[in-house]
Amino acid sequence: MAAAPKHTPHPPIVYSFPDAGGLVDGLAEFIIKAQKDAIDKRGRFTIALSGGSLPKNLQGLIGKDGVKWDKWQVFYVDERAVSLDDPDSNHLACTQHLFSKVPIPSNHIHTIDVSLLDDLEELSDAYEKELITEFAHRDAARFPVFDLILLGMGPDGHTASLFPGHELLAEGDRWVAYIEDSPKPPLKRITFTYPVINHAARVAFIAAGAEKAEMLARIVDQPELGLPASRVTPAHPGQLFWFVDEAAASKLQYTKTSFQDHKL
Ligand SMILES: O=C1O[C@H](COP(=O)(O)O)[C@@H](O)[C@H](O)[C@H]1O
Repeated sequence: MAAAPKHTPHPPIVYSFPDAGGLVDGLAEFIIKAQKDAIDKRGRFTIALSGGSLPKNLQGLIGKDGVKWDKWQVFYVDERAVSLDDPDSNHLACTQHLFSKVPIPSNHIHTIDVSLLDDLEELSDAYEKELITEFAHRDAARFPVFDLILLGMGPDGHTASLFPGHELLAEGDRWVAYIEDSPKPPLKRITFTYPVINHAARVAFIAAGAEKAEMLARIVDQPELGLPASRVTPAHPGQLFWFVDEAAASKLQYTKTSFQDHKL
């Protein structure tokens, strides 16, 4: 059974931007603020990134003042069981769009152990251990508390590698799980589970483009449908944000908040 959040979640905050460029700039500002809060409190910034359309939306961070790259510890919310230079690798996408262009120490980017690609159980266990090394000796919590997790939303409502109707939606114990029958290629992947995602201090979805409009309305306006992205409900004091452009938000009823007027 999936572990239920201990406290009632805050309602999501939806930031809508006129276009993709505004979204990229707003997202960079938001990440830098989350980074500052985390470094002020604990001297480091733990962030988990998705693949898909997310990496290209991180380009607003390139050359930006105030980014303390040496304080970042980066994990992947999900990763495809492929080599790190495979076109399907989420790490490759993040490297091409961001990490190859900024001074982040390479040992602060936690990739999968590609020597274990033939055994998904070992691959996911090893990634879970990587998380334990980073978090368990510092935080007493049962699950890691990321400062920020960035997610995408697929056209079927999936997020990370948590797909509609899949048994992994009910995983409430493991930090990292594996899937061998992903409905979206490639078949084999590892993924953070809901307890990890829902323990983060901040979780932000990024969704842009008209092709996301219908599913975005279902996820945000009809959480009772229980689609995978709707199950992201960070427990108090965590907060869920959506960064969307007007095209993606065109069918959404939910109240939007102005990013500029809202105090982060
Ligand atoms: O397969 C994946 O898909 C989701 C959503 O991708 P998007 O291209 O529709 O944004 C992504 O968040 C996840 O990391 C990836 O492995």
